[in-house]
Amino acid sequence: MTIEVTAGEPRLDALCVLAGQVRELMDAVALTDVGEEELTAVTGELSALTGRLRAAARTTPQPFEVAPDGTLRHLGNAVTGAANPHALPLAVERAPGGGVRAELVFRPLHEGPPGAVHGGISAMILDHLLGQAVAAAGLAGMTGTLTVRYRAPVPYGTPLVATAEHTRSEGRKSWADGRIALPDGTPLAEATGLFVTPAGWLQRGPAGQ
Ligand SMILES: CCCCCCCCCC(=O)SCCNC(=O)CCNC(=O)[C@H](O)C(C)(C)COP(=O)(O)OP(=O)(O)OC[C@H]1O[C@@H](n2cnc3c(N)ncnc32)[C@H](O)[C@@H]1OP(=O)(O)O
Repeated sequence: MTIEVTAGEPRLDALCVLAGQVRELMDAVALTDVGEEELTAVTGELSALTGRLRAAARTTPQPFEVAPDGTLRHLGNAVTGAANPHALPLAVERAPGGGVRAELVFRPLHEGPPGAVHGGISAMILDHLLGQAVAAAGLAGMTGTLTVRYRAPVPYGTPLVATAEHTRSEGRKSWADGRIALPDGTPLAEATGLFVTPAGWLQRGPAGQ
């Protein structure tokens, strides 16, 4: 299962490109040292651009859906959504040995403690990856509990690998383990989580189909 990072439809592709540009903007805002006058000028231009986008607006993000080729697509997702400026976006794929994996590089705007990634950001990535590991096993669910052990500061600006695998299930409850690690496998943050499949999803699936 791969969450697509492009939409495959011209308007949605354009939206994903826009979201990517907004990510660049967010990085620039987090790191800029330009003077007050320039900050005020840029704020004015951005206010005008915000108004243009709101000329035709949805009330909810791009939906969770099953694409024509059967892959899950959630362009509005906060972790994987290519149309969501908040998302890295994380491109999750099936791991060769089972489970799921994603390569990622955090950015300075993800900072929590000085020089390292905020623990809540790491937990969000792990929550999602564990959830996808459970979904990849055919048992999609909502997070019931998530426990994270922070073993070492997670750096930004350097390639990392996140992996997760479904470990067991009992009825509608499924468990998964995962970690964010250096490319050599050294774990930085490890997580275990319990996911509960809502009863309604057993009949209709998570996208309501
Ligand atoms: C599809 C693709 C997915 C892609 C990855 C997405 C990853 C992102 C995951 C998320 O971030 S989800 C958002 C965060 N989680 C939530 O918002 C969940 C909010 N809670 C709920 O919606 C419900 O409480 C929940 C679906 C988790 C459970 O409601 P149910 O009404 O189905 O549970 P029920 O009360 O029937 O209990 C069923 C079993 O689960 C257990 N359980 C329920 N909630 C639990 C919980 N929170 N912790 C531990 N166990 C829990 C409960 O004890 C019971 O165990 P037993 O069968 O052994 O008796």
